[in-house]
Amino acid sequence: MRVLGIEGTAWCASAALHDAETDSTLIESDPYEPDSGGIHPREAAEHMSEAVPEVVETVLDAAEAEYGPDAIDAVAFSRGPGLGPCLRTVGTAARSLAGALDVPLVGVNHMVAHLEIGRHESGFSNPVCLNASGANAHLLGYHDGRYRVLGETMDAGVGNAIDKFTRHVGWTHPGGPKVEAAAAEVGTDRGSGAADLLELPYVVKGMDFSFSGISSAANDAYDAGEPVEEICFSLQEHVFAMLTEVSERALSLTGADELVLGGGVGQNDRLREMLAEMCAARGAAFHAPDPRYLRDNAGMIAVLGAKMAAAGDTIAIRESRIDPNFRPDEVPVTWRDAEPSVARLGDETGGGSDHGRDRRGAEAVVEIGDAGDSIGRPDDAVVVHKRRVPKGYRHPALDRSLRRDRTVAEARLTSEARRAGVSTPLVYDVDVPEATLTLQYVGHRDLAGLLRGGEGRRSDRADRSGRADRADQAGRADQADRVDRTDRAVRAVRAVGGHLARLHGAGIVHGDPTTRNVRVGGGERRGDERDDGGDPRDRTFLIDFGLGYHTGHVEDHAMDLHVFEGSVTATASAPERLVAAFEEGYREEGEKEVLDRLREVRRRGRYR
Ligand SMILES: C[C@@H](O)[C@H](NC(=O)OP(=O)(O)OC[C@H]1O[C@@H](n2cnc3c(N)ncnc32)[C@H](O)[C@@H]1O)C(=O)O
Ligand SMILES: [Fe+2]
Repeated sequence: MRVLGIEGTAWCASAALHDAETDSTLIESDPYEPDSGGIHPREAAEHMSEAVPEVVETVLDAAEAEYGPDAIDAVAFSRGPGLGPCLRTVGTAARSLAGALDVPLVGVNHMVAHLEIGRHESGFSNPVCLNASGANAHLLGYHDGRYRVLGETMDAGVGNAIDKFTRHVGWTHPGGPKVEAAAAEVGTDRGSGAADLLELPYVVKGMDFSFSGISSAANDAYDAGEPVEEICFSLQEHVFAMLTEVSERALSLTGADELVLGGGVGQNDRLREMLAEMCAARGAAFHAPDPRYLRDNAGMIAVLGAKMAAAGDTIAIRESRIDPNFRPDEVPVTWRDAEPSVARLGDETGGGSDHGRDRRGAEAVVEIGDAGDSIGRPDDAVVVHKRRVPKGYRHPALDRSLRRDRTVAEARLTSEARRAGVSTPLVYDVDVPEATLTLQYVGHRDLAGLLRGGEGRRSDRADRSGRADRADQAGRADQADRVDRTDRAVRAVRAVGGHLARLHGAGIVHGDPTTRNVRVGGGERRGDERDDGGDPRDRTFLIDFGLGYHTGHVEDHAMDLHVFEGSVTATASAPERLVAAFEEGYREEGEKEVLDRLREVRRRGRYR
């Protein structure tokens, strides 16, 4: 199978020939380079109409010289997302070429192509994918026939966020490489002599993130006379730490142990260094494709086009309309069949019941305390020590302030939420310099484990603390788990809905309400806890308020719901019933306005 691919979503007019038998790819590109500022859509479209036919002709000539007149088996093109006028030029070129050669046409989603090229090159079976491109930024994972969006930018794409600053400074597109060069002058020695860091907004919500604040803050810093190199350095440190953090959270949520990078910003050495370091620290494999496959190029379109064509996934000319807002999760993944979800099954990921002494989450290590730890506390309390460990990938000043702020927020909000009637652990101790909390042990496993249906196992915590009756209880709870896990999951998500409604009623958002941060089952009710009259095995706790904050904004409340639903739909089988139960639980105690806003958040295309 030999496929001619055409790309031209925004700035890069490109054609490529991919030979699937030999896995070789020839790419011919002609970038649009504005004289000043960013991409001008009209100029970009003009560039495409001149350059696309030229690059196509070059590749076609080369193909026919090597393979003869039947060189091409299919023509693949970028259908979207991208700038409408540019896409139309590409679409027209692809249709007429497919017609002239009398071969099938393949419509490729540009974003899926950005991630599939990494999977293709690395040979990873089921990675989490970080797309760091100009107009987009998202985390994707394969689940149930689609690439699900695990997390994404709430406003600008990562490249655009950086380019917004470089435009302000008067540098031309693309700004990314210029920021990288300027930042390198400050140095990336993050050891004892780490370069100073300007404080900039750092916004992550679960696996979603926002760049609008940081672009403006960088512009303001420039206007205030801060040296441009220092701003570039600080901008990179913040933006890439955010991307690395959400990637780690996605690995943790799904239990995946492979990460691939895609998109033009992926050419940045500092981003690759951070991702590689994060993956190494958690024992995950990392792959960043060759730069010629990271920036926009037709090679990735031809490679995915060949996989799609081989699967019979071609389109009729009359159905080949371009789509400027084409989202990656709209694409039926025809070229990977009957594969397991990126969300791994079973206990080995730590998503099931607790069977080890230490559990490593995305940002903290949680150690279950010894019996001796209970001194000075109610004598039936089992405790956990939760320590936010330093992350070697991020700048030490940023690392310190994130760990400190989140520890303080978690201690405060966990208690405030509890007073608002939300089931949360008791906070026994806070050690801010060590970023460590001592908390009541709650629940029996996390909701992620319950949704995945991981085999329950006897908890060994009770054995260690010498309470055989607890171990028996835990064993029986596990058995009951197996009986009707789905019903339990439905009851649990409904309870989460109620918890979030009460939390929001108290003017607090959780900030990261993923299925990992819900603990279910086990634990007797204590005197000061809300008694909902139900079975203790159905008890549902919210934990990890480190990203929480006070807010009365409907939008912030709706984001909490969006994050929770995202974590359910990306990992559970048949998530519809769960989402419905969750919203029902919320509706009973919460504001209708928030649910209405949730629909809006879901509906609106969030890329600009
Ligand atoms: C829809 C499509 O047109 C769009 N493509 C796109 O934006 O081109 P891409 O090649 O994936 O990414 C370009 C971005 O990548 C940035 N970039 C390139 N080299 C960089 C570097 N060394 N450091 C940081 N950013 C870099 C550029 O500044 C620019 O913002 C997309 O994928 O979102
Ligand atoms: Fe791109």
